[in-house]
Amino acid sequence: MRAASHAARPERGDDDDRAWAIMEPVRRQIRLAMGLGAVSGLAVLATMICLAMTVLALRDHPGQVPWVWMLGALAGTVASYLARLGAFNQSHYAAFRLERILRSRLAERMAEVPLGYIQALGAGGLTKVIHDDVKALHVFVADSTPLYARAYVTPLATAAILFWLDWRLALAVLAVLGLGILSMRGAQKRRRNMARLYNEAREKVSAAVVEFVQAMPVVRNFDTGHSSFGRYQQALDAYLAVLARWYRDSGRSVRMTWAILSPLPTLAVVLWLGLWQVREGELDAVRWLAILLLCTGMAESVMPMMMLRHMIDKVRLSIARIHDVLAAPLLPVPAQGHSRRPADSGVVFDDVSFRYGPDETEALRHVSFVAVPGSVTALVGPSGAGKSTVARLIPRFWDVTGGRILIGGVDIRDMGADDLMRQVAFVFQDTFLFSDSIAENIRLGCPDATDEEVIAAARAAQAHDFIAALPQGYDTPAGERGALLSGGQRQRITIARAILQNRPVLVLDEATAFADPENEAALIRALGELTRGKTVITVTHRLQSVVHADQILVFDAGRLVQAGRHHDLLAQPGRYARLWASHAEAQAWTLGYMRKGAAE
Ligand SMILES: Nc1ncnc2c1ncn2[C@@H]1O[C@H](COP(=O)(O)OP(=O)(O)OP(=O)(O)O)[C@@H](O)[C@H]1O
Repeated sequence: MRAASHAARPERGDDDDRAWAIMEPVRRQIRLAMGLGAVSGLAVLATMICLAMTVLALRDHPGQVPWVWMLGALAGTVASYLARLGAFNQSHYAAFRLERILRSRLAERMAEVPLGYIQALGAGGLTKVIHDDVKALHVFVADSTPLYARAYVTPLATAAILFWLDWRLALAVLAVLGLGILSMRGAQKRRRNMARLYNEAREKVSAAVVEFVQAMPVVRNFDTGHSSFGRYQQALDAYLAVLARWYRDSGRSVRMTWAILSPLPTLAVVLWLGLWQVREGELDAVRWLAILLLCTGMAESVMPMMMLRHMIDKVRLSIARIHDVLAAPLLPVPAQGHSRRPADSGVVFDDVSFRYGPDETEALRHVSFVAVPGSVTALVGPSGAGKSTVARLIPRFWDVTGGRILIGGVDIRDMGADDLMRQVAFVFQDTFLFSDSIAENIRLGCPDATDEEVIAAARAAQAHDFIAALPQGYDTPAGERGALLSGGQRQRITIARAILQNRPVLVLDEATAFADPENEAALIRALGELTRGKTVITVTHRLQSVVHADQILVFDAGRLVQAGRHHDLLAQPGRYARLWASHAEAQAWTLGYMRKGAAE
């Protein structure tokens, strides 16, 4: 499945390239933030030097106030503060810009990738990328970029100055630092592995929470929530176990690193060695003081390196996921001005084969049929036969892997997305209502429709009465996916939408599947209105509804095994007759069961 690549873990080598590619729109600002961060670090060093020079001047010329060095120290402090402020300003501003740009790019990409890609990613996956991952990147850009300079420029410049002041003490400081870095490397190696386990455990908890909440109405009715709560509890326990292990395993080396890199060990070494050198007359006391001032900062400046690595580890998966979506293959569309218009509403499948992924078996094999304009074609067959796949190939959820699909004589791949959408309306089992008013939900795709037209469509879809009975009528917000409306009501709103769109080809996929008996009659009436005069391709499990179809296509394991009208097919031995036989058996069984229940 295409979406599988989405979850793939990136190789470490690709990370930096990907990160830079994603940050491209704000690269200049990030560089500026890093530059200002470096200036801030250097200004701190300059301040230290000015302080040491102040002491030197006071010692050599006790009667004079060393204004120049004192003012230098003051200027260094102010410059460091301002540069640091500027660095964070730039990085935060860059982070906000990047967040906005990435969200728009991701949304644009969503409009251009095959619908099947979005479907495979699911609403949860998409939300994670567009919201959570972009947010994680924001935090990274805002907080980490000024750290880069402090992590690299300050230690390098300090080392250079230390060598200039006294190479022996500089070597001693570097030795302590090297020890600290070695210990840090050990901690990091372990942390990378643990971070992966931690991320996996955390994602499992999130999935379990979503499942727990979404499945609540079902589980409360069937198992009082025990099994899905159990899964949630297990995920939580695993998460805690990972955290505990992480703390136990890496805690020791992290604490050791902190201890070595804290100013104390460096200070002790420089104090002891320096004292000895001063006594021997090999080191000037003021130089010693300057080294003492600088060396503590040296060890501390390595800390940002650790924080930086931690931040990079945290954001790596987010970057990979954003990158995958931005790099998802686009749905090929004809060049501007080359979109072809169909001659009529006939639909033709010409030797169509399709597989969901290169490693998957074919979901459709050499399927050919013709749906003449204005006819009703019903797709039937056992579960997994390929009916929904046929329906979803027409709006180009995916492109066929063999053969072609024509509407009005034109290959759908030669039609622009808008032209295709003008031809075909879809009503699927999974209805979606936007968090807008019901009227706007019906008007979707026909923004110029008048209120009267919206109401007429709703009436035809048997939806007017329940909408009018709502406190705010057509202005009622449809809410989060129309949570307050019943499945059948939501379905009728989407049917009203399709009626208003009045497109010549209609694809219905199990449109009545979730309707309760009371709603079903209304739904069937609504569908009757919708389908009048259209070329209809409908997927259904309800065999009664296909009796009057102009053509019934029977699918089995991806092949079209029979085609014809109800009575003709029923008269032949084959899949269709068997489907009806098992259907009749199931009905008899249900009736018998109900009678028995009633008698008891
Ligand atoms: N998104 C997908 N990715 C990979 N395989 C898929 C995907 N959707 C469907 N399939 C596979 O393709 C085959 C045909 O599925 P399809 O949903 O078209 O069958 P169907 O006849 O509509 O079944 P049902 O009546 O149960 O909905 C099945 O083997 C199914 O597992």
